[in-house]
Amino acid sequence: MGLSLLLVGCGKMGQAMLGGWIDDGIIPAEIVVIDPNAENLAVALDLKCRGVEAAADMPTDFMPDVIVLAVKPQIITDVLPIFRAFAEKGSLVVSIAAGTRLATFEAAFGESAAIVRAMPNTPAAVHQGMIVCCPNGHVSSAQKSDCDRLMRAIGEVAWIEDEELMDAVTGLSGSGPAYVFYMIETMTAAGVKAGLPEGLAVQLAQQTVAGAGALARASDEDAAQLRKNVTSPNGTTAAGLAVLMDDASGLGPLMERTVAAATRRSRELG
Ligand SMILES: NC(=O)C1=CN([C@@H]2O[C@H](COP(=O)(O)OP(=O)(O)OC[C@H]3O[C@@H](n4cnc5c(N)ncnc54)[C@H](O)[C@@H]3O)[C@@H](O)[C@H]2O)C=CC1
Ligand SMILES: O=C(O)[C@@H]1CCC=N1
Repeated sequence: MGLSLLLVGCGKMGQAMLGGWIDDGIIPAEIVVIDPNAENLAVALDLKCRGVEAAADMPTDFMPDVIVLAVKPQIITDVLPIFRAFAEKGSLVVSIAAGTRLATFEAAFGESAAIVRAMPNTPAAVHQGMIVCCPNGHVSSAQKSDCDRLMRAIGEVAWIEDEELMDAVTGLSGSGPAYVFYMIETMTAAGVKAGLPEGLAVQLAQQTVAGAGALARASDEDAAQLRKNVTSPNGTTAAGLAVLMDDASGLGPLMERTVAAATRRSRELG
């Protein structure tokens, strides 16, 4: 695709994106990865990227089209000054840090820097990510298209203009895979408690979540109808759902509190 890319931070999310980009053969012309953690840097080197421990070790002639910032929000403001010269020369800066606002990057890189706040999730590693992008006013249409192609390589992409929504996006799809993994954990544990061998319970829980997700995506029917399709009158599902859909103690109020707590935390991180 002919893009040169600088990935700053190759931890859990950096690796998921890098794996997705490289697995699919959608390799930008050049990828340089910076990470001081030797173990995480080794992942980038294994994927045949150029990897360096610090920005000072970058190839001197390297000028990235896109810089993806994938370090923790708690340290992101410390690393920004190092990349200001790139932003001034026209690199697009894409930050995936939870909470950190466009204004923080504009303050560090200058008012005319082109910045996209993006919120991906870890299924990016298998090209099933959900990535929501929010640009500032200086992102050109060519840069938007570069960012879109990069993100489309690792999942589904939505663009929004209202930055206020990014906290709720983070609380839903950014953190969401963890909720689903926990659902798999709890379904497995419940299956074991109901008498299933653990290996079989894991297989049933994983494939049920994966299959239901795939059906929800492929079907013309909405999730509520798909749920009704499983539920025979007075059958087993109705008995289970009476617990799960309880107005007070069911999944509905629990999920509302879960997403609200994550959204609140995203705001705090900003
Ligand atoms: N883990 C996830 O599912 C998601 C994470 N994010 C965001 O991605 C960012 C990274 O999160 P994780 O990958 O989970 O954290 P992580 O802790 O796994 O990765 C952070 C990486 O940054 C590296 N690092 C630290 N200082 C650095 C520096 N000065 N220069 C370059 N690299 C440096 C660390 O060695 C580490 O490998 C965070 O801002 C988070 O909000 C966004 C969406 C989903
Ligand atoms: O937990 C976090 O703060 C990051 C952001 C979204 C997913 N992981």
